[in-house]
Amino acid sequence: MNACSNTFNQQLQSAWASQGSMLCVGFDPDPKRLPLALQGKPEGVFEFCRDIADATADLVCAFKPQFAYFASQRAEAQLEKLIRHLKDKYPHIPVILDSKRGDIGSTADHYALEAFERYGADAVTVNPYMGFDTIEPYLKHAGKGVIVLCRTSNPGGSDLQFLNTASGEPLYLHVAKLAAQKWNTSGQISLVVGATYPEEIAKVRAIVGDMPLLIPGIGAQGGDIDATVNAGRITGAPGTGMIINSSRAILYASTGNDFAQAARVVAQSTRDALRAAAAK
Ligand SMILES: O=C(O)c1cc(=O)[nH]c(=O)n1[C@@H]1O[C@H](COP(=O)(O)O)[C@@H](O)[C@H]1O
Repeated sequence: MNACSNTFNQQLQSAWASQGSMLCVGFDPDPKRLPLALQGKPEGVFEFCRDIADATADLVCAFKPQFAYFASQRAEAQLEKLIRHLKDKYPHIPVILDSKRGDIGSTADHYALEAFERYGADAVTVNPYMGFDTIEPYLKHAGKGVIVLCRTSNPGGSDLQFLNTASGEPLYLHVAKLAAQKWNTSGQISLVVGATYPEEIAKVRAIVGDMPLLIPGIGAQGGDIDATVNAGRITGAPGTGMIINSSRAILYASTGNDFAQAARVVAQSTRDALRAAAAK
C-alpha cells in the first residue's frame, strides 16, 4: 500500500516496525548555527536540513520541522521544499509540522489548511488552551495526525499544566482524558509529553492506553532516555507508542562541513540507546 494513503497512526506503526526506531529528528535550523559554508546561502536552510535528513532517514520513525525557525528567516519556501523532499524520498516516514497553533475555529480552519495542504505534513502540533472547537478543524482532515500539547518539556509548563482542576486532577491529566475520551473523533490524536517529566509520562500513558506520545526533551534539554522509555512504554509492544524527538543535539553535532555525518553519528547512538531502553 502507498504509505501516503495511510493514516498518521498507520504510518507510525509501520515506521516503528520497519525502521526499528522511536527516534524523531527535529529540524530547528538556527541561522547562526548553520555550518559557515551554508550561512547566508539562498537555499542554505533547505540544504542543511536535507543533508541531515538524507544522513539519518534510516534511523528515524518521524521527522519534525519546527515552523518558527523557517518563518523567522523568511524560509517558508525552503520548508515547503524540505517537506516535498522528505515525502518524495521517504514516503514511509511521517512528517510532523511543529507549529503549536491554537485559535478560534474559523482561523484554525486555515491553520489546518496551512499544515496539511500547503506544507503537506502528516501531522501538526496544536495548543489545546482554547478548547475543542479550536482542535476540531484539524480533525476534519481524514487521516491526519493532531498532536495536542499536554505536559510540555519546559519548566514553565508547570505554571498552568500542574494547576488542579475542580475534579482535583492537574490540568495536563484533564487534557489527556479529554484527548483520549472525548476529542479523538478521528482516532488520530496524539499527545506531547516532555522527556524532562518521566513521572508525568507514566501518568499520561496510564490514561491514554496505546495513544502515540510525541516526547521532546532528550538531548539538549537533558531528558533521561531510560526513564522516558520506561515511563512511556506500551505493555507487550516494546519499541512502539513513542515519537522521541531530538533536534539541536543532532543538528549541531558539528559546525564543520562534516555536519551531516556528525548528525548521523549522534542520531545512531540515540536510536541505539532508545532501542536498548525499550528492550529492558
Ligand atoms: O511540540 C514540540 O515539539 C515541543 C513540545 C515541548 O513540550 N517541548 C519541546 O521542546 N518541543 C519542541 O521540540 C524541539 C526540541 O528541541 P531540542 O531541545 O533541540 O531537542 C523544539 O523544536 C521544541 O519546539
